[in-house]
Amino acid sequence: MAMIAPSILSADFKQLGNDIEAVSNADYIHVDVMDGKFVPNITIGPLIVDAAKRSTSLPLDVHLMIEDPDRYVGDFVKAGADIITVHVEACTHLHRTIQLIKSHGVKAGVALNPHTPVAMVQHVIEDVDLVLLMTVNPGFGGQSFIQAVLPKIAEVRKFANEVNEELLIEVDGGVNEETAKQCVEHGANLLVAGSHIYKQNDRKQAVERLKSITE
Ligand SMILES: O=C(CO)[C@@H](O)[C@H](O)COP(=O)(O)O
Repeated sequence: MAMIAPSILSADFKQLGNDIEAVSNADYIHVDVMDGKFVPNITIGPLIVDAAKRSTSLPLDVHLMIEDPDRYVGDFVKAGADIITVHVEACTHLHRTIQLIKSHGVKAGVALNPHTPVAMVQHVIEDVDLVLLMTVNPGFGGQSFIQAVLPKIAEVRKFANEVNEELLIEVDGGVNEETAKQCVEHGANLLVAGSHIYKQNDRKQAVERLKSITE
């Protein structure tokens, strides 16, 4: 059964606490941080991460879609992040950034855009807690799943089996009941879902369904 991380990008920020409470049967809360430079959208900063932290006991999975992430790692840890994921495309010294995140006592993840080859992260797979494969171009919720990323999930799974069996293999973008199944069949164990969950009236049931169809 896959773990589920609802993305609060699709929540209603007027009632963020309620919308986080509505998915309390999930495994993580996924927080999309965007800077308007690395991606063409501006979203959440440490203030909202702090508010989310006070709204749930679930771990916060913070996805930094920002340039120069080293500058902000400390702020997001202080705000309550439990996992910090940076983009390989945004890091000149990826290994150093991973060490920096871990030095704050939180888990470290690395994300890849849909076109980025898995080889770009192969040599850090044993150092990270999570690899996040983007299955849409990062920046917005509600986009369609890019099928061409599926073989990349299998590639990460293969490396993980060799050097890091505990690795979280997370998929993000366009996840619904159909694509969730495909991702898990290819080796993913953690699914981010935003619009699919938040567009439904019963969000707990939506989380439950994603879990049960990936058993
Ligand atoms: O990081 C992102 C988008 O850049 C995602 O986390 C989206 O928020 C997922 O939304 P859906 O595709 O599930 O609606």
